[in-house]
Formats: sequence, C-alpha cells, structure tokens
Amino acid sequence: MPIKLLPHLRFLNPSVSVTGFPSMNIQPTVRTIPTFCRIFPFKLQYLGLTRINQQPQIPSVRKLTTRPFRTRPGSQSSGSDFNRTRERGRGGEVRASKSLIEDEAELSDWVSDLGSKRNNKYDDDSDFKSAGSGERRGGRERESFPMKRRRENDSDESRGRGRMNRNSANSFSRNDNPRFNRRSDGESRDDGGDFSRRKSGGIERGNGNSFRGNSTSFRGNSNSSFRGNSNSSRGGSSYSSRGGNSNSFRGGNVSSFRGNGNTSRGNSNPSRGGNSNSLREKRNERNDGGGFKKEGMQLRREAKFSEDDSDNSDVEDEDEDEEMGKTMNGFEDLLTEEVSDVDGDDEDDDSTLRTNARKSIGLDKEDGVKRSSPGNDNSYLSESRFAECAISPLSLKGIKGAGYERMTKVQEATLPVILKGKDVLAKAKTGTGKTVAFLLPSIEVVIKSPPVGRDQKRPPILVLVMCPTRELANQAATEANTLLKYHLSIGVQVVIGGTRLTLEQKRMQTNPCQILVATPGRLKDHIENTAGFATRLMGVKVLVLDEADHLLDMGFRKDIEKIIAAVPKQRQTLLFSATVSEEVRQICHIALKRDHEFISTVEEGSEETHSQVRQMHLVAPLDKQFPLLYALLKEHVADNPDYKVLVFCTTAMVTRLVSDLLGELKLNVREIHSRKPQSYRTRISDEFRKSKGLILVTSDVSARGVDYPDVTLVIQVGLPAEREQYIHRLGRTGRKGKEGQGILLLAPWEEFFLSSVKDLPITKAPAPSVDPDTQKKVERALSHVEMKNKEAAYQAWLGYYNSNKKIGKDKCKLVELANEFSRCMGLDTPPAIPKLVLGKMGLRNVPGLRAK
Ligand SMILES: Nc1ncnc2c1ncn2[C@@H]1O[C@H](COP(=O)(O)OP(=O)(O)OP(=O)(O)O)[C@@H](O)[C@H]1O
Repeated sequence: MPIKLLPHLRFLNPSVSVTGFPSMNIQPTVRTIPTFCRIFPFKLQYLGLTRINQQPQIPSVRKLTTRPFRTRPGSQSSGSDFNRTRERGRGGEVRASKSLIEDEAELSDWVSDLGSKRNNKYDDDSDFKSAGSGERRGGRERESFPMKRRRENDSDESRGRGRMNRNSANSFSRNDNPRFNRRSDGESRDDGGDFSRRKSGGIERGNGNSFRGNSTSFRGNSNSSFRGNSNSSRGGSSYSSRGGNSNSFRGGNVSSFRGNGNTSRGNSNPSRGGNSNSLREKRNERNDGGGFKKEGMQLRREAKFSEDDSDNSDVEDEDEDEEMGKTMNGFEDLLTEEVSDVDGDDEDDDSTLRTNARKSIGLDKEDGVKRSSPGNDNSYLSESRFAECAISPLSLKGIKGAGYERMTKVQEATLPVILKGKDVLAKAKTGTGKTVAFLLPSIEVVIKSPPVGRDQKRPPILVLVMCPTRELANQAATEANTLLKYHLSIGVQVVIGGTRLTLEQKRMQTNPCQILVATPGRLKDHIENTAGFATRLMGVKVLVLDEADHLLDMGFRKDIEKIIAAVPKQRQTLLFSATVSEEVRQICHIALKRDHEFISTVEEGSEETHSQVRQMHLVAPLDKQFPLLYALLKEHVADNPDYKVLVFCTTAMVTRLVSDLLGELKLNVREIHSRKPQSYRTRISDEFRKSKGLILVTSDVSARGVDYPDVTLVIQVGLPAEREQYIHRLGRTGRKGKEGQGILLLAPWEEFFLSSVKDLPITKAPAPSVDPDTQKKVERALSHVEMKNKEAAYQAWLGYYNSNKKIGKDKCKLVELANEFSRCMGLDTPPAIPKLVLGKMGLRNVPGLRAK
C-alpha cells in the first residue's frame, strides 16, 4: 500500500543532520518517519507492526498516531506497587546542583538590590558565583528587566505591610525577616545544593536515627468503628484524634518505617473508642450546626477564587514559591522537636482493609505470595472503600459527590494511620491522590474539635496546609472544598503570594476558617503582619507539608522553620511527596515526631515514575533544539486531536522566549511562570486544566503537584534542576493511571544528568534530523521574537547554568555555551549584561561576555 505523506510530516530531512550523532545512519526512508515515530517506536506495536524493542519497520509507517501503549513486559507491575520498600541508595550518582535557579527573577533582583548593597560583602565576586540566588525584589535597576514590575513600592500591600511592620509586635522582626534576608543572600542560593547536602549529612550523623524503626506490614486486626465522639474529651491542643481504636492498617507491602521514639504508649482514653455511625451523625450534626453554620457556604465560596482575589491579583510580585536562597541559620534550633506526646506502638487494624490491600497488591491470602497483576488504568486504586475507614458520614458524602469510590493505594495505606493521630511521611507516585490522603483525615480532626463560637475573636486555625506554589495551594483548597461540601460549618481559605496582603487579611477577618492553605512566604508575611494571626495559628492541630521534600529543601526551609515554630509542638504533622530522598528522610524530623511512620507505596525495586508513561531522552546540540522541539510538537499535535502538552523550560525568561517562538510558529501555546501576574497565572492554569488542544510552556511553577487532567506529553527542554524535579515534571502526565509520554531534550554537555536518573526507564531516542525548511521556519520565527526577550533569556540562561556545579565550573566554557545559545536565538552578538550582574555571577572579565 503506498504511503501517503501528510505535508506536516515532511519536516524531517536527513540532509540536515543533527550534529553530535555522527554514527547516525539515516536511510532515505527516514524522511517519511515523523519524529514521534522514531522517538516512540512503541507506537508501532499497537499497529501490530513491530515488537516493542524492535526498530520500526519504516516502510510500514503510515499515518502515525501517538497512541497509547501497554506496559512494557518486564517493567514494574503497576498492580503491585503497593509494596514495602526501602529507598534505593543512589550512591555515586551525579546529581544536578540543587542551587539551580528556577527562574531568573533572582538575577534581576540582585541587580535591583545592589543599590542598597553596593558596599556590602556581596560585591565581592567570590561571594557570588552564580546568578541563581539572591534578592528578587526589584528597585533601581528595574529598567534592565523590562518584564519585571515593581510590587512593593507601589502596591497597597507594601504600604499596608509597611505600616503593619512598624506597628506589629510579632516574633519576626523586619530586620530579621528571612524573606528579606534571603533575597540579599545571593551566596546562599549560589551554593545551596551543596550546602544543603552537606548540612544534611551533618544532621544525619547527629540525628539520623529517626528511621530506624520497624518495617511493618500488617499490624493488628481490629475492625474499628468511628472514634472520638466527645468534644469534651478533647481539650486544648491535645490529640483527640489519636486515641481510640482507629483502624490502622498499614497497607500491605507498603513500607512503614517507624521512628525510634516512644512506642509503648497506648491510647488509653476509653471515651474515644468505638462509636457507631449514629454517634458520628450526631456529632456531625452538632458540629455542623455550630457557630459557623450560617457562614459555612459563604466560607467555602470565598475560600479561594474569590472576586477579591482577582481584583488584586494583577499585583505583580516576586514569586515566593519559586524563590530560593535561604540559609540554614537557626535550623538547629528546631531539632529539639518535642516528642513526649507520642502515641503508643499500638497494634490496631482493620482486617477488611488489610484483606483488600492484600488483594490490591496481588498478595494471596493463603500463601502470602505476591502475585503480579498486569498494569491497568485503575492500578493506582486499591480495593478498599472509603466507608471502610473511620470517616464521618458527611465526608463520605463529599467523597461520593467527588466521584471517588475506592481509595487510591496511598489513601488506603495512610488514612488509617493518620486517623489514628500518627505523624506520617508518605511517598507515593505522582497523580495518585495524595491530596485527599492528607485532607480527609485533617477534616476529621476539624470535625472532632469543639465548634467555635461566633463571638470568638481569634478562632483557631486547626489545619495548616503548606504548598510550595500558588497553583498547588489553590488546587489543594479546591479539593478541600469538594470534600467539605456537606460540612457546612467548616471553612477553607488560601493565602498565597501575588495578591494584596490587606485583602487576604480582610477576608480572613470576615470569614475565619478552620483550614488554611498557604504558600510559605505569604504565610510568614501574615505571621509577621496580620494582627491576631499568630494567635490563631496556635490552634493548629494538623500541619501538612505537601511536596514536603521541596519545602524542606534549602529554598523554603527557613520559612518552614519559622512556620513550624509558630504552630504548637503538640500537633500532628503530615509530609507528602512523590519523591522522598534519603536526605529528606534524614531531616524530616525538623517537622515530624520521632515515632512518625514512613509509608511508601512505591514498590521496592521499582521506579518512582509510572510504567505507563513512556520516557525518552533526546540529545541534540543547542542549535538543533528549537527546530526539534517544534518538530516534536507539530507531530504530536497532528497525531493527537486531544493533545495537551507541557513544555518545561529552565527559567521564566527562557519559558517566555520559547512560548514566543512557538506562538510565532502558529502553535496553540500559553505560557506560565513566576514573572506573570497571579491573575494571569490562575487564568492560564484554569484554562489549561479544562482545555484540550493546548500547549503550556512553563517554568517549574507547574512542576509539582499541579493536577492537569489528560496531559498527553511532557517535554523537558534543558537540564532539570535535579532528579526529583525531572520526576515531578514528568508526573504531570500519566495521572490516575492514564498513559502518557515524556521527552527530555538535552544538549550533549547536559548528558551527565542521565546518570542521576539511570534507574528510571528512560530510553534513548534515535536522534532525528531536522528538515531545512523546518530549520528556516524556526529561524524566521525567532527573528520576530522581541529583542528584549532574547536578551533576558540569554542572561537567565547564563545564570541558570552558572549555578550548576558542573557546568558553571568552567566559566570560559560556560560563556561559550551561553553564546551558542545566543546564536540559536538568531543573535549575532551576545547581549551585554550589567557589570554588577556579571560580578555577582562571578563572571567579570570572562572572555566572550559583553558588559554594560
Ligand atoms: N480515591 C480516588 N479515586 C479517584 N480519583 C481520585 C481519588 N483521590 C484523588 N483522586 C483524584 O486523583 C487526581 C490526582 O490526585 P492528586 O493531585 O492529589 O495527586 P498527587 O498524588 O498529589 O500528585 P502529585 O504527586 O503530582 O502532587 C486528582 O484529580 C484527584 O481528584
């Protein structure tokens, strides 16, 4: 049958080879092979044309669609990933520096900050080896960075904050404001990754005993009923939710490491145990009819996407969720987390759950042998139902309303333990329902707490959820509202950057909430500047760190430490993430009690990524990357009418450049990064969530947690900041058991990154060549991209790679590469960079750079 080529598939032409792949022998027929076919030959398996590991039969290729594929033989059985696991050591792996900047905001703000710090120590080149750190708030030199607008000087927020600062009597004085400090501490960001690891190492030696606990599988068998019926039995900040006979099945082969703290204390309060459903109903009625009843619906309505927010959200600001550069100062103070109020090592379980979990992981009840089960779309789900847990009827109603029937595996594994009141560090793959896993038991804690009277001046915040990005905070609050649909008296609010502090203050005053979702920087602002807020935080019973490893990383740690210090020690703490490195496990006791449980639903020996997500890496020199990216996208779009693609770029300004370019090439693109106003970010995020047929070019603001359904492809252009970031970015596709694809596009000198992900099933894509027409088209499109955007991208690019330990080591080589990038954007001469910036980057007098 003759092959009919679609015009759009003809961009490939072997005559323009990709340099760096001399061994590539492209047959003439390759011309007919779309890039995707060559990168994803598995597609052919669907067409029955080739075995999965076979080279595609090129002549057979006709119209190629990016069709779903099956789990590869021999790959991780997705049906059995609910297993006890120990983190695999990754010794010897090369990891990209954690100090890589997420965007170049810091860089521009350094410049701004220099005016006030001209004579300080940071003027010394040796203190500023990279552009990846430092002050982000702009000022005098804003002109050099046209995209960045000033927030502090002209917003109500800054004025309000200024007043509040002068008047407020809080524990974080302005002079000691880490947020302020970190923006001037360029060097902390500069070497953050190393520093972090070194510090962690130190901590490990000093305190590294918190994971020595027992690895348990099935504990106890009691089929518990609902607990904790008595408000009166729960006073003050005690852990009412800990007591009783909660089902605490610790899921099948889920790894469940206990800390080595006190484990002998049982739950002795008899009043907490064994309540029937009717009691639950009664309790709920009582609580839901409490002081907030009338406000309930309103609270939820206003929880997040309030009109107020959108009104002010065009206040551009530096991105607290992306900013880094904090130091470890004061960190040691937090190592004395109180451990006295720990629960016992009680053996309490729910046999039904246990049985279900065993089934869900393919464990035969009789012989205990693990059966492998083939992967399928629902393999992220367990066989347990929410009703089997000690969840209140109104929550169950909310769950049903959300369309959730069975628990996901991470929910099945963690819920009973959390409901029991234990601190938990949980690791589960991306898109498997971790948000519900921590929200649901948190809501139960609120339900069990005494209702707050209307006249209470400073009603306590009972649950505090910390998220690293605004998008994620919004999303978590939305999920909370879904679950709270029938809990009319429970309110959720969000405090994030990018909106005026004063309006958040007003909103919180008008509609006090019991559950607060926040980004660290903004929460700290409220602690410092909002009257009565610190008092309200003293009511916190549950503290959640979503994306815990990121929040505990150097970029956020200082804020997190302050926040931990601002909530009661007598609390329950939940840490969730898809990646929990050894380092995180060593430092997690900053937040967790020693007897916390580490629960992982990632099967031992299996990858942290989903087997149904096909991962490829593609190595091509810089000058071929834009045309390649275009080619990949064009083909994916042609093959997938419902395409939904995320393109991750290294920095915000590079994101803007790539978005501009793809827009010029007439692809349907949107961009999102920290330099966009919050209103824009929220709008684009919502649009992408709902849309199909859209490409979102993004910085790492979308890397973690964001739940965009049905993403068909994730492309990562350039070096990911670290292994974990690669995993989280990739995790935007393949959610809820869906299939997806991921491509990592690296330059030859970035290939070293692959060693840090060598345990993941990333296969090398055959290097495609680029049709000269495509190349020309891209060059033409680049010529239409605004010069200032290219200049900003160049500077950002330089800053990003300068902060990488490996690439930034040889400054001359770095500048050569940066100038190559500049040429790829169509610039004959590299843009000039302010001398001060060069100084901060440690790049003064490096040949090849132009200073201004
Ligand atoms: N029990 C359930 N049944 C079906 N869908 C669920 C269930 N629980 C959660 N979900 C849905 O699964 C999706 C992914 O959930 P969520 O965003 O919490 O994943 P995650 O594990 O936190 O991912 P990430 O690691 O990327 O943050 C969401 O759309 C959520 O509504």
